[in-house]
Amino acid sequence: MKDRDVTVAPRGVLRGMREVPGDKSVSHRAALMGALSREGVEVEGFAPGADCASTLRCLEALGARVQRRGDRVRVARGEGPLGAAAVLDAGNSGTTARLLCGLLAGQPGTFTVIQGDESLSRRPMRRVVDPLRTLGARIDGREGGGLLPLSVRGTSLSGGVCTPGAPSAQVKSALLLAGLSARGSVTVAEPLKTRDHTEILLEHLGVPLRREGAAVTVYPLEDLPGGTWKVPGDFSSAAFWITAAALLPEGDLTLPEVGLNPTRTGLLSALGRMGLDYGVTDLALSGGEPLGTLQVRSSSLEGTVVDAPEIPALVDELPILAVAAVRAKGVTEIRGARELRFKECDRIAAMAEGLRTLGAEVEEREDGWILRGPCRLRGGEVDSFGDHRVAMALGVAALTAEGPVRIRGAACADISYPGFFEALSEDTAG
Ligand SMILES: O=C(O)C1=C[C@@H](OP(=O)(O)O)[C@@H](O)[C@H](O)C1
Ligand SMILES: C=C(OP(=O)(O)O)C(=O)O
Repeated sequence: MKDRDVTVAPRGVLRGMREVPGDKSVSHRAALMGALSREGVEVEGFAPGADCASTLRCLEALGARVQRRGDRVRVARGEGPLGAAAVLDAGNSGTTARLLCGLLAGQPGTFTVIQGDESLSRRPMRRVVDPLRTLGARIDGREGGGLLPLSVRGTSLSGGVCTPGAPSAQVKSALLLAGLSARGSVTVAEPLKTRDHTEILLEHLGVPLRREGAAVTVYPLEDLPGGTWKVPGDFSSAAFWITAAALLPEGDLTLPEVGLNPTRTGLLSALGRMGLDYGVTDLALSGGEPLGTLQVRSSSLEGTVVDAPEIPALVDELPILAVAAVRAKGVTEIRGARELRFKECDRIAAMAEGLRTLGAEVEEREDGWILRGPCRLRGGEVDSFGDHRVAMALGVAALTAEGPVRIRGAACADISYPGFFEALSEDTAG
């Protein structure tokens, strides 16, 4: 990806309609499930970003049949087993690396090496490797399997009960994918419920599953049934528009067909407490996933407290919530979010630095921030640290600033939302 800097000018008006790209988490899972299905999975609205392209490339390298026409993607295992040996490049995508680890651990006859870019090579893998090893997985790697590259020698896995110490949908999903090809059932009991797209899609495909609170059990299966559906718009991408419309004096934005899975919409709850003026219409289901039209209007926001139990449902929205917080009246405290230090960059440090450069009052804590507002933001130059969510959150902050803001390394928005910065300065009036 060629890097580029982007300058965002302030604006006061944000009206009309904005469609967001298909959900990244759902798209990864649809593709991975397709690779376990002879019949295949076909979706419309496949996420256009580089992360899901990494998943498709890895699956192709494994011998899965991948067909892509615009935003319509079909993945199938075909008649034979997955390829015997391959080097897989997960790029910048934690979801790709971790879910593939689980999927491949239980495929006897395969031997793969999973690698990634510089950022992904720093991110922790032990959280997925250790529980997979308890099922008999043969995974090795740098620092004893703690970091990429990892080697995965597919083998016959046993069933078991896994109790990850921290909530993570990636860990849970890796274990569930491994469980589909294990010799016995696999149960994952999480300390807090995380995004449940894997469970929903498996259920949608007719795969037997047991769910009890934050615990889920899958059973061995020869072949995954196929299916077709439309991927809802990505709530995590909509989050930038929701916040922008709320913060701008003349914000009134309609966002159609946005995924509204309650394990993802924690930002709406947090902003709702802060005074967000919004409504939801046209509720529907697609592929078992709830979606609807969001309407967001300019809002007077006040500070709030976000604590550990709320984090899983808004983990990727914390950078943009920090932007809302410095523009809100009063103090916002975000706690229990240390996990942000292990994303594409250290998001706690990156947002503290970016917002402070623009004049905000931000206190960095080990597990979050204390943010005081309302701060007037000034123009300036900030860094994305190569992290798509940081780049886009600072882009929204820039809309509300008193002068233009230059964002260094803004091309990383392409990881989840190609065209975001172009859209940010477009006139959506309609
Ligand atoms: O399962 C997923 O699709 C994801 C889970 C979350 O990560 P963790 O599992 O590390 O919490 C999230 O931050 C990531 O963007 C996508
Ligand atoms: C953390 C993210 O993704 P991943 O873990 O898949 O790299 C994200 O999209 O914010």
